Amino acid sequence: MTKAIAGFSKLSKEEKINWIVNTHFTNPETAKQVITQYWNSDEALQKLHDEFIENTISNFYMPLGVAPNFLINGKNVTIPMAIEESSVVAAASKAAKFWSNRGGFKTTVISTEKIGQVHFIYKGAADKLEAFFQTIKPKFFSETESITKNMQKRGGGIINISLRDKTGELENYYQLHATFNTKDSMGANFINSCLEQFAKTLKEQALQYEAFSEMEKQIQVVMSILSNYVPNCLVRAEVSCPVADLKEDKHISQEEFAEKFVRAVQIAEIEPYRAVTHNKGIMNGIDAVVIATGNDFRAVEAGVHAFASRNGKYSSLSHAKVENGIFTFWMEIPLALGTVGGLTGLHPLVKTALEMLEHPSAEELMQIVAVAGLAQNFAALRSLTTTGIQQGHMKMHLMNILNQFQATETERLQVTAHFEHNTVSHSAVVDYLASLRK
Ligand SMILES: CC(C)(COP(=O)([O-])OP(=O)([O-])OC[C@H]1O[C@@H](n2cnc3c(N)ncnc32)[C@H](O)[C@@H]1OP(=O)([O-])[O-])[C@@H](O)C(=O)NCCC(=O)NCCSC(=O)C[C@@](C)(O)CC(=O)[O-]
Ligand SMILES: NC(=O)C1=CN([C@@H]2O[C@H](COP(=O)(O)OP(=O)(O)OC[C@H]3O[C@@H](n4cnc5c(N)ncnc54)[C@H](O)[C@@H]3O)[C@@H](O)[C@H]2O)C=CC1
Repeated sequence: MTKAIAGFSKLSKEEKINWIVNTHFTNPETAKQVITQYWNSDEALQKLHDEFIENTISNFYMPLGVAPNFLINGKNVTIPMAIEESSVVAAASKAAKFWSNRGGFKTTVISTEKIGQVHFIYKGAADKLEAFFQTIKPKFFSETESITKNMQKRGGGIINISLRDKTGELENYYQLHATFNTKDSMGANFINSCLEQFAKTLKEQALQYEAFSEMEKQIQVVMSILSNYVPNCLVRAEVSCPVADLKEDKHISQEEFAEKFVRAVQIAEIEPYRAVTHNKGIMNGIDAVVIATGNDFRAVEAGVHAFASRNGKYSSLSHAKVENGIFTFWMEIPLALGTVGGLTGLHPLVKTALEMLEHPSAEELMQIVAVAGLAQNFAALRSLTTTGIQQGHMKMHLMNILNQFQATETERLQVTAHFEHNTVSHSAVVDYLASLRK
C-alpha cells in the first residue's frame, strides 16, 4: 500500500509529478510524458491555468464545439459547447436548424432571485427571537453597506431578509433566509460575504439584546452559505409550430410524430426512471454551454435536479402539448449564471465563447443555455420516437471506435463507406474492421 505523503501541496509541480509517477505507475517515464505533453508551450498561459485550481499537474482537454443556426427571439446565435460526448453538438445543431425555419426559440426570464441562508441555533422563546429580529433587521442592511454599495449601483443587492423557524424539523434550528439580486454575476462570493456579515451582526446584537436571557444571548451560528436551489431564478424556453409544419419524416406522419412526442414527454412527467434520462438529455445541452462559458456546472446541476423534484417526485423538466393543431414544446428551469466574475474574465476560451455570444448579460445567457437544453431534448426525443437513438448516436460515435482500434486512413474510409448502409454498433465495427485486417 502507498504511504501517505506529508506536505505534498508545498512541492513544486515537477516534484509533485515525480512523486505521482514513481508512486503509482509501472512505467514512470511514459506517465510523465503523457502528463507533460498536455502542457501549454506558452508559459504565462500555462501558469494561468495552473492557478485556477490546486496541485495542478497538467491540463485536461475537453473539445469545444459550436452549434450554429439558433434563432432565439429573432436573433441568430452560434452556441459554444464544451462536452466530451459524441452526437450532442450534432443533435443541438440539427434541432437549431429545424426550428430556425419554424419561428425559432422564444425565451423569457421569469425571475432572477438568488438565495442565501445563515443557519443558527437559538435556545429560547420563538416570539422573543422574532421581536429581536425585527428590531435589528435594519442593521443587517447597514452593516453590509460596504459589500453591497457597488451591487446596488448596478441595480442589485439584498432584496429581503426573513427569519425562519425550523424547530418543527430540527430542535432549536432557525435561519436567516435572504434573497439577492446579483445582476450579471452568479453571485456566490457576493452572497457569502453578505451572509457572513449577517452572522456576525446576529451574534453581536444578540449579546447586547436586553430582553434575552443569558442562554438566549448565546446564538450559535452553524454556517452561512448561499443556496444552489434557485427556484426563483427561472427562465422559460419554448418552440411551437402547426403540427402540419413538423417535418415530414419517412418513418412517421407529422400527426403521429406529434402525438408520440407528447406521449414521450408525458411518460417522463410521471415516471422517475424515464425522467432522469430525459433530463440527462436536457443537461447534455445545458452543461456544455455552462462549461464553455466558465460557469459552475455543479451548482447548475444541483439546482436543476432539486427543481425537477419540487413536487415531491422527480419529474420531467420539459413539457409538450398539441392544442388546436399547434405543437408546443417548452421548459422552465432555474439557472444561476454569471457573465462576469468566476472564470469568465480569466479563461481565454471562456472569453472567446462569451464574445461568440456577443457578450451576453447574465439574463441573456440564461436564455441561451435554456435553449440549448430544450434543443437537445427535442433532438433526443425526435430520434427516440422515430429511428431510435442508436442510429444517430452510433453514427457520431464511429470515429471514437475507429480511434480506439487505431484504424488507418484507408480503413477509416472503408469502414465509413460500409456503415453508410449498415447499422453502427460497437461489435459490428469491430467485426468489420477485423474482416478488413484478415
Ligand atoms: C446525430 C443526429 C444529429 C444525426 O442526424 P442525421 O439526420 O443523420 O444528420 P444529417 O447528416 O442529415 O444532418 C442534419 C443536420 O444535423 C446536424 N449534424 C449532423 N451530423 C453532424 C456532424 N457530424 N457535425 C455537426 N452537425 C451535424 C447538422 O445541423 C446537420 O445539418 P447541416 O450542418 O448538414 O446543414 C441525430 O440522429 C440526432 O439528433 N440524434 C440524437 C442524438 C442525441 O441526443 N445525442 C445525445 C447522446 S444520447 C443521450 O445522452 C441522451 C438520451 C438520448 O439518453 C436522452 C433521452 O433519453 O432523452
Ligand atoms: N455553492 C456554490 O455555488 C459556490 C460557488 N462558488 C464559486 O463562486 C464563483 C462565482 O461567484 P461570484 O460572486 O459570481 O464571482 P466573483 O467572486 O468573481 O464576483 C463577481 C463580482 O463582479 C463584480 N461585478 C462587476 N460587474 C458586475 C455586474 N455587471 N453584475 C454583477 N457583478 C458585477 C461584483 O463585485 C461581483 O461581486 C464561481 O467560480 C463559483 O464556482 C464559491 C462558493 C460556493
